[in-house]
Amino acid sequence: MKVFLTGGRGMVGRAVQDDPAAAGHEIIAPSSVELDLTDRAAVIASVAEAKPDLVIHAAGRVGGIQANMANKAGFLTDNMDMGLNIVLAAKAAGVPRLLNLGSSCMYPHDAPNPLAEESLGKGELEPTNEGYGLAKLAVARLCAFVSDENEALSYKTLMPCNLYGLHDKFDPARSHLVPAIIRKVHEAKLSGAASVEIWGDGTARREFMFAGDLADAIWTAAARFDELPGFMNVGLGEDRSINDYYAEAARVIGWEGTFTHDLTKPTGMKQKLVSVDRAKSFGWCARTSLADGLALTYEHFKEHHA
Ligand SMILES: NC(=O)c1ccc[n+]([C@@H]2O[C@H](COP(=O)([O-])OP(=O)(O)OC[C@H]3O[C@@H](n4cnc5c(N)ncnc54)[C@H](OP(=O)(O)O)[C@@H]3O)[C@@H](O)[C@H]2O)c1
Ligand SMILES: C[C@@H]1O[C@H](OP(=O)(O)OP(=O)(O)OC[C@H]2O[C@@H](n3cnc4c(=O)[nH]c(N)nc43)[C@H](O)[C@@H]2O)[C@@H](O)[C@H](O)[C@@H]1O
Repeated sequence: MKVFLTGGRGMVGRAVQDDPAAAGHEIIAPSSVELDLTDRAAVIASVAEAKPDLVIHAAGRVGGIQANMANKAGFLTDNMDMGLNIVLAAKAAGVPRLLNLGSSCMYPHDAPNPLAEESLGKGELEPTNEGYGLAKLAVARLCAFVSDENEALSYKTLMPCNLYGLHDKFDPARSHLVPAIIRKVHEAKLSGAASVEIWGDGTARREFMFAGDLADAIWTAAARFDELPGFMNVGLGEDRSINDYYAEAARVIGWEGTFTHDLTKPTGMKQKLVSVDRAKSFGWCARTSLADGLALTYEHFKEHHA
């Protein structure tokens, strides 16, 4: 199968290409330097030339709560532009299948947890990442509209929970929780610091899945595309408190200090656990434990970022 992959140099894009299932497929993965996805004409030309069997859209302007709060407009416009451009380019080229990546941030702020796909679009989004969430929701809806209006086109969306893994972003200005913890605890271990600061009181809950598991879900979806629901969450089915993530990372990294809590920091949604009922019915589940995922990510961090 010829696959056109966006975001190939990102955490998810790299995991997709490193997955054993990628072997045997022809993967065209232009970098953002080779193809700026916000340039509609360039995207249309590139997809028309490639004429792939499947587009996997794994590019995006992505960041943690602090990055999103700092530039809601940029997160909205960049993700909207990239998403609309790749979907419209695929449609123009008659690409039969497209797999779009949404996010658990698309769900309404007060939707009941676990977040079920039926809740999408039924309430206001979380203010801290509203720009990103609106763009994700709009592009996911566009995929559904294009599919409904064109029998030959099947464009579907996976909504992953929070992710971490190799090639994550360890820059504190952009980091999500897990890479931020790894950097802070690693630095405390090296410096001999007695404590590490947690944003908020640590009682918020999150579901962080290893990016390699999402890559497995993506290739499973690609192989059984016609059976795949139009919208499907991809997650672990369980969450943990922020405090627990810090404690587990300290154990994996081998640092025995204490934690302080900075209550002035933003904490976002109290909980963001996706329902995995549809994924289970589809026959997919995540396999990487937090301990194993953290160990793999920490080794990569030490090799490339420390
Ligand atoms: N990380 C999470 O927790 C999470 C959770 C749910 C869903 N997702 C979704 O999963 C996808 C991948 O996320 P990720 O964590 O892998 O993000 P990432 O590591 O930041 O990678 C994003 C990729 O998008 C590319 N990109 C950004 N702007 C571009 C542009 N204008 N033109 C072309 N390419 C551009 C980047 O290219 P460069 O490397 O060249 O900059 C990078 O390869 C995104 O759609 C994200 O919304 C992520
Ligand atoms: C999946 C992503 O979810 C994102 O929301 P969100 O889970 O709050 O993003 P994170 O930045 O991962 O924050 C998760 C939780 O960890 C807490 N936290 C504790 N210590 C830290 C720290 O040192 N750094 C960070 N970053 N968090 C920390 C943070 O307050 C929040 O409650 C959205 O903003 C994105 O758009 C994206 O969709």
